[in-house]
Amino acid sequence: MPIIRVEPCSLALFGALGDLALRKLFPALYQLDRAGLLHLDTRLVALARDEGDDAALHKQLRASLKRFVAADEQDPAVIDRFISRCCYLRMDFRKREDYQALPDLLPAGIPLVAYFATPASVYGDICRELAHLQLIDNTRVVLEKPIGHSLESSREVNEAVAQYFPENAIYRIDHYLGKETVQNLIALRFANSLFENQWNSRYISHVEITVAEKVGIEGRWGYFDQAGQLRDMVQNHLLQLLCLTAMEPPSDLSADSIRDEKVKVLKALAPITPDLLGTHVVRGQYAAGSIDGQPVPGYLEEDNANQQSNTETFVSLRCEIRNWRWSGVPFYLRTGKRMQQKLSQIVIHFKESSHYIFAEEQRDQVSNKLIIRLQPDEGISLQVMTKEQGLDKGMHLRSGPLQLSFSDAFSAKRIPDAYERLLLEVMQGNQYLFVRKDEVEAAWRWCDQLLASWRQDGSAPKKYPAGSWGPVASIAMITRDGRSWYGDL
Ligand SMILES: NC(=O)C1=CN([C@@H]2O[C@H](COP(=O)(O)OP(=O)(O)OC[C@H]3O[C@@H](n4cnc5c(N)ncnc54)[C@H](OP(=O)(O)O)[C@@H]3O)[C@@H](O)[C@H]2O)C=CC1
Ligand SMILES: O=C1O[C@H](COP(=O)(O)O)[C@@H](O)[C@H](O)[C@H]1O
Repeated sequence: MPIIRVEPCSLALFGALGDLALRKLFPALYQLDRAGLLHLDTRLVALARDEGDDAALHKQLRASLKRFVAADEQDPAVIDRFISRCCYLRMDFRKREDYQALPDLLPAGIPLVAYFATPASVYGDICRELAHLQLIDNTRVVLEKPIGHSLESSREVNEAVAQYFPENAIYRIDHYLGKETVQNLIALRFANSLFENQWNSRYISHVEITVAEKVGIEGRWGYFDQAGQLRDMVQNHLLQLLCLTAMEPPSDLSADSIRDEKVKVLKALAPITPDLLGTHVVRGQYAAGSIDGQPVPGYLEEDNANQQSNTETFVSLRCEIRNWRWSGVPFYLRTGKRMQQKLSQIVIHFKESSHYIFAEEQRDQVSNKLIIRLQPDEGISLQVMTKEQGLDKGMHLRSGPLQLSFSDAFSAKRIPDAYERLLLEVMQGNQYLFVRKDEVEAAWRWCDQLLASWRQDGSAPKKYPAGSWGPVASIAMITRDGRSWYGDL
């Protein structure tokens, strides 16, 4: 039985028939229901532009849950209960008259969660109409990423919403913050003095953050070609991971204490100016190659592709944080589509001890690493040096893991999807896993100057074959510092 006290709420899901809602949000809500984390009085209103009614919605939801929930997690009784909570209202989010029937579907006296699974261009319209219906005071609004495509446009989106809702009612999603291991990073750092005492430039030589995807752009050329990997992944997910890794200990676990510390990291990130492009950044674009032995097309051969596109599908960066804790410690970030493996991990490389007493030829293997794996196989492992066993081995060292695999260690039945955690937190009114306006803006400010450097430089991204670890230049970037990307095969 859950130890969390669940309160009833109404959930209005704008864009309820879109990809995100059907693939992620409804399955996540179903899982919350299955776990006993949706109050019996919680109701869901699905809002979309298509003609339809409750029966058509229910049919659609059954099909989606069948497709997107693991077969052994499909419980017919829970599916029936979950579906009976959902009703449908057809509307164009820009048209005032289409909202008229909405209040009748929302019981008075319980909070409303309005989830915007729509393009950001309609967030302002929806807020205006909710205000017109006086559905403001007890409402939390959930904004999907991307919030704009630059500092200026993100401000426009934020201002459109802020006209009607205060910051403490706005929940900006970065789904990486809902991943179990990402939350564990906070526990790992601040509940273990072993790590917190060593978490600085005196003991850490460098940090790697890799978010590699096997998928390409999944039919989203129109969106992706305007965005590129820097806006799509670095501006949000990678910078959030960097912030949680690098931030100072917050004074408590409140949303604002954590967010205050994250903003300080973003503000301390050294800009990547045009003179650093050759050494601190690699932009790549995938060419045809193979993934899991199957041929896949290059980015420029994807459906609807513009053959002249110079949009990057890969970025690696050498970042520096200008503060007392991290001065002189590079943070190497990389992310790309169509890479060899789906792999998201943070690797903390500790420095060697000050006096070395073992065989000289083993010296370069001797360094401790803390590997925080987000996906696949969520877990944390600490690479330590031990003596090789056996009478014939002498004091021969070997590097091996001290492992904490979440699924083994806690016999967890399943690791919840990020959206389950995030939806639960919104329904409970907790903001600590959501991104504050000033964080979004600080991240855009940093990305905007890099985009400006790229524009000034004008060179094309480097090609890499699909199924590789990105352009060779990305390996060269880290090798120049006498290091290598951890775990590349
Ligand atoms: N899909 C994903 O995995 C992810 C999505 N996101 C974000 O989530 C949001 C939704 O994405 P996604 O589900 O992929 O997009 P989709 O285009 O699949 O869904 C958006 C839905 O909103 C509807 N819509 C748009 N404008 C209106 C309007 N004026 N009135 C009524 N309905 C409208 C669309 O209807 P119609 O089809 O008729 O235009 C569509 O059904 C976006 O902000 C996206 O950036 C973020 C991370 C991942
Ligand atoms: O936000 C996004 O994230 C996905 C990757 O998410 P993950 O949880 O599967 O790692 C990415 O594919 C998409 O392009 C981006 O918009």
